[in-house]
Amino acid sequence: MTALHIPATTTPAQAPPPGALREAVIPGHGFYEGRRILRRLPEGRSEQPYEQFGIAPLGATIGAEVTGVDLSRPLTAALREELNRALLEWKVLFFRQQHLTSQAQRDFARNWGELETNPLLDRGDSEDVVRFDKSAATTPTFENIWHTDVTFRERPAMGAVLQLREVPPHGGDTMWADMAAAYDNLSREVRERIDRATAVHDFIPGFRRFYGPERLAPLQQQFPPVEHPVVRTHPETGRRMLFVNSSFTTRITGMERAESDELLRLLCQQAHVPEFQVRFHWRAGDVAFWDNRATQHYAVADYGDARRVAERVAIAGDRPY
Ligand SMILES: O=C(O)CCC(=O)C(=O)O
Ligand SMILES: [Fe+2]
Repeated sequence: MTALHIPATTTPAQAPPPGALREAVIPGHGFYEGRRILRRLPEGRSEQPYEQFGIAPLGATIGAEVTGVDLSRPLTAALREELNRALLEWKVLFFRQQHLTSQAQRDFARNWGELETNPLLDRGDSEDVVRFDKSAATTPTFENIWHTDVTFRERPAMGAVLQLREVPPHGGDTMWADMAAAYDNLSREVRERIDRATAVHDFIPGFRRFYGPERLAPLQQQFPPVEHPVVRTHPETGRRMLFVNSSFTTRITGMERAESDELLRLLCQQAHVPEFQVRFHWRAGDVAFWDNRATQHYAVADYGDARRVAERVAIAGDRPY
């Protein structure tokens, strides 16, 4: 395995390549005081009560808790912009105690684009709200696997909004890993091998654990294996991100099977590095909003037979490049 070079401080956002959206460049912050609030929107730019508004980072490069925002109320353009900036910088945002209705959860997510419709409806799902209910024995739960959502699609989700409706008495955390940090810390030799490579993504290996062939067969026509770059460029920040995951990435294009397997193992292991991760302990009514272009996540299955109910909406994304 390659030696890791963990930076002591947050890596500043790189300048975007020509053609990237300029207004989306992340301005440096660097003025958070401890765990609470430091950034206030200018007076009069929103109806939300901004005295409480703040962004409290939870890790070096990934994860921040946003305070003082009521997601059930419509976002003003200024607040949407502020939250987008925070999302680009911290990759997953947490909002405590929101208790959103499904409709409010959809409405919040729609500030970032169309919602994805779910191709595999389970009991309790609506067309665009996926319900993960650990208590229902027939409902598969996507746990224990590091993944980026739906990379078997030509256009994987841009992001997702997840709310916990019911939490187990202990455990049930979710973890996210920063794929920009993971890329930055690869050796130059590995980066040279993957910088222009593409890889095949396929839903079968990831979903085979949860669904029988009778459910999967009809989807094979809708979602044939698709190729994505192994390293994608974030469309808003211009940063390079590692874009393979152990759930759906099956092969690096044009490589011998053994070489591809070995390289994919090394690349997928980057999500396991604690320095690239944040771990969130839920209370019922908490919401997470992640940038699916820049992260992987993992739901920790450490709560036995206890009930855990989560609902997710996903926002349609672009074709990775
Ligand atoms: O239940 C969780 O914590 C995460 C489940 C998941 O993978 C998702 O919502 O995409
Ligand atoms: Fe997921």
